[in-house]
Amino acid sequence: MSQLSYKAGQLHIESNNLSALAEQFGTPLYVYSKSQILANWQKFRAFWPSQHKLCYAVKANSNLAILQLLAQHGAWFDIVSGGELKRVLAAGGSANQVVFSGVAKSEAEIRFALEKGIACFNVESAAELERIEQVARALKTRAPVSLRVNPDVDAKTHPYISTGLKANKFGIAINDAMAVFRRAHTLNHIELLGADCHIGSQIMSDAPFLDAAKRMFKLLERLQEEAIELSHLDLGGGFGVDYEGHATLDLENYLQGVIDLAHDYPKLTLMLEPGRAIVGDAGVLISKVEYIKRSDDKQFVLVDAGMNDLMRPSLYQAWHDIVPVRELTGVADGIVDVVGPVCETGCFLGHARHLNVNADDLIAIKHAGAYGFTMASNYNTRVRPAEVLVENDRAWLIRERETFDDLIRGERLIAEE
Ligand SMILES: Cc1ncc(COP(=O)(O)O)c(C=O)c1O
Ligand SMILES: N[C@@H](CCCC[NH3+])C(=O)O
Repeated sequence: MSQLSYKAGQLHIESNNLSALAEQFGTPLYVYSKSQILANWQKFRAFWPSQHKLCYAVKANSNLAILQLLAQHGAWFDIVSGGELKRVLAAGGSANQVVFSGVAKSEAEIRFALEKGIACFNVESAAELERIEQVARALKTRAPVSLRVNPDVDAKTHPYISTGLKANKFGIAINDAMAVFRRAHTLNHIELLGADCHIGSQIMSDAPFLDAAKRMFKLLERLQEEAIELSHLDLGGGFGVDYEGHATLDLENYLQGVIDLAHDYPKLTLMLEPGRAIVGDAGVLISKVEYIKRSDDKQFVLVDAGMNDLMRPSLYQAWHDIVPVRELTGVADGIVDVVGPVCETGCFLGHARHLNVNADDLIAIKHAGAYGFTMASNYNTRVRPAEVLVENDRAWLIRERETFDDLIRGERLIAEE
């Protein structure tokens, strides 16, 4: 992230000293750069003509202040639950700029979204289409829908975050799609607006994206032959972030490729659903070293952030760069495992790292802005971290650290008989 740099031997984010933020707000602490989020947003906007929509994928980072910031910059939103819709509304966004994805939408979520005036449901199965028709009929309205097609394309990413293969649970298999589009076209309470796909996350090459896009345009052609006209095509998110510092996705090439494919559809609105690419490199997780443990052939750096705070290393063996907050002079000699306090062998932040730190030092885990806090849990009865947004030398606390009372809220002791 270009907003992270050492000044006078101390790591800063924008003009904020991370040691000072840790002192003020405690650790573990998520810190996000407002300028970096906006720069990432503008990068998409620059390559994406203004008639086309950008729907920020709320699941990547759903803090209200971040949603508010993006809403103020014209974002639409991609959500996957009624809860995420409530977040968008609480942040000042409007439902008529929200698309609703997700494979198992409940009846209550569909009703809520319709009542709020959702822009579009991204329908993931024939059965869901029927349910939406029923709920819309009961509400005496028509539900705006797009059908999510599973294009059967290998996104070449971690298997847990690949979504566009026919073995994955997402979307309507491309071979079944025509039949479901025909059905949607005939239903009285369905307003068929579009088609969508999303082939996976953390994708580093434009080839699978373009492959999926071509399949979707082929489908549009077939629909047109049957006089089924769509007003939008949503090609999802999945744009990879350069965690390891050696490969970047050629975003411009991909977006230009899509715009070229859409050349014969001047009235078609295109949509994208970027999540990670907007916030991933805008965040760091600051953690304090509690202890160093050395044995014959092993050195552990035991820190106060664990898998409950940042789950990606444990869940996907994801690699995040880890750097000391106090700048080191000289080369780190030892190789260490950076591990957290949770009682799981799989609770680690990085294995086999060159890192010279001592107890009470601070470390920064980079690229933690996406799928960091949103995947955090209270496992081991650990409170979730605070979140801070910075810009230049300003810092706003945008989420307080949880307290023990937050954790036990709603729990009940059994009354004595
Ligand atoms: C339907 C949908 N859209 C958008 C996204 C955002 O993905 P990313 O954060 O990889 O851009 C996801 C998550 O993979 C998703 O499932
Ligand atoms: N949680 C994943 C991304 C999943 C995207 C949701 N479909 C990650 O941290 O990389």
